[in-house]
Amino acid sequence: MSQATGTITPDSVGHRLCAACQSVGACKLGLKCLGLDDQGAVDFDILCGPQFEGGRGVAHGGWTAATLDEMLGTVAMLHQTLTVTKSLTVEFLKPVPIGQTLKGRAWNDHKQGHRWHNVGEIVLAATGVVLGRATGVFSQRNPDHFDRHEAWLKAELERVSDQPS
Ligand SMILES: CCCCC/C=C\C/C=C\C/C=C\C/C=C\CCCC(=O)SCCNC(=O)CCNC(=O)[C@H](O)C(C)(C)COP(=O)(O)OP(=O)(O)OC[C@H]1O[C@@H](n2cnc3c(N)ncnc32)[C@H](O)[C@@H]1OP(=O)(O)O
Repeated sequence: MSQATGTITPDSVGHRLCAACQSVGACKLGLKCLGLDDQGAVDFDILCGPQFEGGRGVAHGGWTAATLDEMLGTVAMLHQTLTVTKSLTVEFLKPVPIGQTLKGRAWNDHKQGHRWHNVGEIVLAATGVVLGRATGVFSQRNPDHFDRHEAWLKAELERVSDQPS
């Protein structure tokens, strides 16, 4: 699969920020990427803020899933490959406390053609207990991914608007 040439440079926060976070210059989920370790895994400092509180004192599951998605998605990026999530399986092992320092680690398990099979975990920093884990498949994306999406969406909406109501 073809890919845009050139080096993928992380933002000042250690990874590439998504579009919604670029204006604030920080990951709104509370992730800080520490980069690749000597085994090629990506390490993170994480803090789940009160805006993501679900049950009393603990994170909404959507925060945990989104955070693991971001962590696993960063693996290929730091290896100079842009991907999108094709599938993500999350295990919610223990409630994730709000406002406690967390650590994250994500890595590639294996590759299958243009698909990266990645794994990651969120742990309570104070004790190292694993709170959440995910496996996911990340497909290397073509340079025209978003153009293609816009063209597809336009055609899809036109197809419906052409139909008699
Ligand atoms: C929100 C997007 C954020 C993405 C990150 C990008 C930029 C941010 C910058 C920096 C951030 C850096 C690091 C952080 C990393 C990750 C953060 C989170 C990552 C995500 O959270 S990312 C959002 C969620 N994830 C999606 O949103 C994927 C939607 N899912 C698809 O896009 C396809 O499903 C795909 C590519 C997964 C298939 O993967 P595949 O391996 O099976 O590929 P294959 O080639 O076989 O295509 C099979 C069928 O998908 C069609 N297809 C492919 N590309 C298309 C396109 N652009 N437009 C329209 N159709 C498309 C083909 O035409 C074919 O359709 P058909 O079967 O009908 O022929």
